[in-house]
Amino acid sequence: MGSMDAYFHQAVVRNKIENELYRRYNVKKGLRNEDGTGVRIGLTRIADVIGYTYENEQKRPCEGKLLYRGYEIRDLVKNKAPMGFEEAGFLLLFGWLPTQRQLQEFHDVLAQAYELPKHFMETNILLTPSSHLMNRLQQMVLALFDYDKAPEDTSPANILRQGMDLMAHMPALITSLFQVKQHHCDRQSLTIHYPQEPLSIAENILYLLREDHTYSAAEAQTLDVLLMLHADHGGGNNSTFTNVVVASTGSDLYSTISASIGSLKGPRHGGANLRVVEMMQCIREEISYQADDAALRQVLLRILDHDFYDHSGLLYGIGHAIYTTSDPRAEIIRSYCERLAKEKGMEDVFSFFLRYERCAKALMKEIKGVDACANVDLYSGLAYTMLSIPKDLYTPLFVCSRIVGWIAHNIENKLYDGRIMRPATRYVGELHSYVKMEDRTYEEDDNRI
Ligand SMILES: CC(=O)SCCNC(=O)CCNC(=O)[C@H](O)C(C)(C)COP(=O)(O)OP(=O)(O)OC[C@H]1O[C@@H](n2cnc3c(N)ncnc32)[C@H](O)[C@@H]1OP(=O)(O)O
Ligand SMILES: O=C([O-])CC(=O)C(=O)O
Repeated sequence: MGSMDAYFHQAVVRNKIENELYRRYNVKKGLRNEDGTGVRIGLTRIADVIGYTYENEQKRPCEGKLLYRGYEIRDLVKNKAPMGFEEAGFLLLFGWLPTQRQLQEFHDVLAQAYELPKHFMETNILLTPSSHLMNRLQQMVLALFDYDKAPEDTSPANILRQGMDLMAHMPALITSLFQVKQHHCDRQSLTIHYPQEPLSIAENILYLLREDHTYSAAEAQTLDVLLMLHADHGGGNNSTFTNVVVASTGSDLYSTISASIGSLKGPRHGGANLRVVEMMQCIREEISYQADDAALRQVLLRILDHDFYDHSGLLYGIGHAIYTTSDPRAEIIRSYCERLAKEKGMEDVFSFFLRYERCAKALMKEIKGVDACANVDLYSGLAYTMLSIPKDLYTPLFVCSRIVGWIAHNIENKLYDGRIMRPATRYVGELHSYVKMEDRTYEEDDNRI
């Protein structure tokens, strides 16, 4: 690679695109307007995410709100049915709060598809473990294409059928991928259970994960709430947008869902839940939970300076593209974590997370000049830890839930927009007349080859 590295270095220097050009041609970097708000790419009736208001054409921070089909997430969580995730799933997919009978029917259809197709486990899961479950999960979703009787049918009704099947398969898929990874990579014994039809998605995840099947009602209800909170976040979040972009070409649902999983894996998106706990572990090893705020601030400054943890310069679990003052999901999970911390004797860990949140927010204001809040990923990993859920499953659990939003937006877009997504870029390079191979010479000091 030696010479390629040198060429790459030269290519970076030669092909630089100056920031000024983005302004000159009014190009919306990251599909963002000048004030950081997103460029509108669609209309939706599924969910609304509110993080700021406008006063006199000025963006103003405000408390965050998340609405599923017009219902506030706080109200949905507070009044949830025992199968709250299924209730939220029905609401997002169909548009109204289900009656008891409709919820039962929804559960029954999902339960029929809990088990993976015959021989899928032996052929696809057992033989090729991977060190990263998100990558494997993408592959497994693509592999399920071959077990579908109408994989290429992209009619909205078929997408709903396929989507519900995938949603139902998720607990068995993610837990068995985890068990196999543990068996192959960590030399643990291999135990794989069958999903149970009467159980909810949340209960099945715990049932399948635990060797002795046991979990408490409180644990299942907490996981159910976590799944509810992650189920959708409007049409603009990266993984949902990805789904709609791929679907707009007429591609099949397995391709769109696997693309979304690839997007959600990213540490600036769903993968942040894993980075948060790894980063907190590194901070703890560096300064201990007992360190004062001054020491914590120093480490966070080093993170911002690309000088600690993964050198990305990011304080994981902090900041959001829309929310400013608060992310309602983080607030709800934080309150669950506070309760769980008392029960599990983990108050020191929880209060360290609280201090991280406070110091990180203050630094974001001081150094970056932005109102950043704790996002959903700050406390979700901690909540999973308290439920004894292994780290490998944090982001796959996000998939288990967000798949509902991906399907809902996929269908809505198909029904009412239906146009291939095709934005434009402006060419800002030079124009050249063709140079024959024998005429390609570079000055010695040009340093390009
Ligand atoms: C489910 C989810 O996806 S929730 C988000 C999970 N992701 C994380 O927790 C990762 C950390 N956070 C981030 O990377 C960002 O806050 C994002 C990706 C969530 C949002 O990014 P943006 O919309 O670009 O944020 P915003 O416009 O407020 O950023 C302003 C500046 O602050 C920086 N910034 C934002 N958040 C952070 C952060 N947590 N740590 C360090 N810098 C940050 C941005 O890089 C930007 O800097 P720049 O002007 O020098 O480029
Ligand atoms: O909305 C976003 O950009 C990211 C997010 O919080 C989510 O997808 O849940």
